[in-house]
Amino acid sequence: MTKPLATYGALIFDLDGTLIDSAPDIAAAVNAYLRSRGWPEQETEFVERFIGNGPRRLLLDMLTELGLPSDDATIRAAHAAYLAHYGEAPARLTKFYSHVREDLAALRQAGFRLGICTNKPHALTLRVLDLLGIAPLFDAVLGADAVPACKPDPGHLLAVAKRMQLADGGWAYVGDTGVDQATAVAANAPFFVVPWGGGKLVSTEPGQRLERLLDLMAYRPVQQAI
Ligand SMILES: O=C(O)COP(=O)(O)O
Ligand SMILES: [Mg+2]
Repeated sequence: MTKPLATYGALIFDLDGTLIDSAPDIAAAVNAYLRSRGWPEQETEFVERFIGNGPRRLLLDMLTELGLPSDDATIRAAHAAYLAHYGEAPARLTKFYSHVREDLAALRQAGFRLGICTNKPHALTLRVLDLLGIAPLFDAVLGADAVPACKPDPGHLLAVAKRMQLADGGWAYVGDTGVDQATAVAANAPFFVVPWGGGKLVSTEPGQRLERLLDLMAYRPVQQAI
């Protein structure tokens, strides 16, 4: 007997900028640190440009662009302060992008198995998913520090696929930045980009550009015999 095709489908998602607009909470934590140093606070839209490579790189890239100190000791202290501030309230201002919550539930309901591959720190990722009430939808979640090398290293994405026991060709990655795209290409996985977050800036084939997550319902991975 052959199961419905969607039963074979699995989708791995990036988190920040793809499922959730976490930029306001990330900017609040960044600004708490900037304030503590007496440095000027930044608009959320400015901070958002640096999201996608994890908080350490965000701080390094942002302080460098602002012409503020960005030596190793400063970044170490900034990172520790950022994690403490963010950990106090990691989902206070965070919102789902349009239709994300219901579309994830619909995909799951249709038989897709779901995972997350994010450069957000692992423990914070689990807390945010829990606070937003979507943790039970995912079979596997790996944050940046849960693997030896994070995105754009394809090993990060492949580790999620391995956790989910996915066969080659039976899954795709969905993200919002060039980092996500490069990771999928290096992992030899199909890639889809969302229209929000950093997604507007990523160039892809038209067929890889989603209007909403429900479009993934049409994604039919290679059928496997059982
Ligand atoms: O940069 C981050 O902190 C996380 O970003 P990601 O969820 O888009 O991988
Ligand atoms: Mg992202």
